[in-house]
Amino acid sequence: MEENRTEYVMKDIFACMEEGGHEQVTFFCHGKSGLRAIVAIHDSTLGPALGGCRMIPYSTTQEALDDVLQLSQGMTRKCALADVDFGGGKMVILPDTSPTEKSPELFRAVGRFVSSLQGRFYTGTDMGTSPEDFIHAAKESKYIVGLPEYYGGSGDTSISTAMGVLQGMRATAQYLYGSESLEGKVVAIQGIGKVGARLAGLLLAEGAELIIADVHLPSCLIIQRMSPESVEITTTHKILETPCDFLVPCARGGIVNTSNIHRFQCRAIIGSANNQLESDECADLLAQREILYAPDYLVNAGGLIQVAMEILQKTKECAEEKARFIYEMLLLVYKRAEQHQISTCQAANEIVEERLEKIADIRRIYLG
Ligand SMILES: NC(=O)c1ccc[n+]([C@@H]2O[C@H](COP(=O)([O-])OP(=O)(O)OC[C@H]3O[C@@H](n4cnc5c(N)ncnc54)[C@H](O)[C@@H]3O)[C@@H](O)[C@H]2O)c1
Repeated sequence: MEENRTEYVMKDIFACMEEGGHEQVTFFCHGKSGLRAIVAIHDSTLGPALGGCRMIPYSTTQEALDDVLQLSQGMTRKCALADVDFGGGKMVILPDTSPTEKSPELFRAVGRFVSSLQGRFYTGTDMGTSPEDFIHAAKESKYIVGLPEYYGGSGDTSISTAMGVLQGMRATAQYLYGSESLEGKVVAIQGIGKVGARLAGLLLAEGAELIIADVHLPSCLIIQRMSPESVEITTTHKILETPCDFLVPCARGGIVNTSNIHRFQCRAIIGSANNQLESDECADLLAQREILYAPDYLVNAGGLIQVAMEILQKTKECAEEKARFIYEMLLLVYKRAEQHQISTCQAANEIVEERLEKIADIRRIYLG
């Protein structure tokens, strides 16, 4: 397996970068701390790259590389659509099986390597890493974001991410039903983790009816205890096929694929998980089935907006104000898709390309 990994990286890395339009891919390895990591910078037209650091089990280096390339591209789109002047980047750590996993030294090494990119890349938490891990990284780097509030950072991004998804759901309700009220709407949430649990609480306060599923049943039971009459628990297999107004993916990506689309019974898909569609073809298939798809990288931009405002030293209120933008932008995407008879993904991607082109053009102005 080791040999295949090396062969893949040596043979195909430039082809992969060219295909996705990536600017830079950097591999880091530090024996004593056990760190093996990859940083991908997709596009820095708008500013320094910004993106979380993910630490999940990858079966091969290729899988980790594919993930970081795809996620960093998503970050470019996310920044462009959220109107923040940062580019797309991402970091993945390939967990070691040795006891060095998640040591303070591992994250100090992360900090050193991030510093070596000299401000081209800012990072913070993502799946498998916590704000506390980055306290160690921040000892070695000033390019770390999303630290705990008691450590001078803007804190947990899952709260603002959930708030952003809620804004998107209100916009979707407005578009589909002519009212942004979520009262009585049936919402199926896949994944009751940091974002899913926060969102469930917000939705219950809005009067929504919830159907929820998680591989970790106790997480669901906590939500059900909050409002037993409004929360039903289902299995992780059934959740995607549940008849509902909104299907809300808040677990992992790739959950919508060509072989399961025909089973969906929702009016719209709108959630926090990154890269929900397995391929671009899925966007067209969803449109054919009249299932409205809210592009994930717009809907889950609340956390990104929070850390972007943190870097720019703006207040939390400023970040919350800016996150309202998700509502307006999503309506714009829906209307553009309808007008041009294209998928919502294509409509969103076109807006991204237009913004990148306009800013790139402005930056050609000679400053003297
Ligand atoms: N936290 C943020 O600020 C943020 C921002 C943007 C995007 N996202 C994305 O949103 C998603 C959720 O993020 P999070 O921070 O809540 O992560 P998390 O790890 O806290 O929660 C994920 C939850 O999904 C559950 N899960 C995993 N596989 C499942 C399955 N097959 N069926 C049902 N449940 C399953 C896990 O048990 C866990 O409870 C991720 O895709 C993440 O990349 C998060």
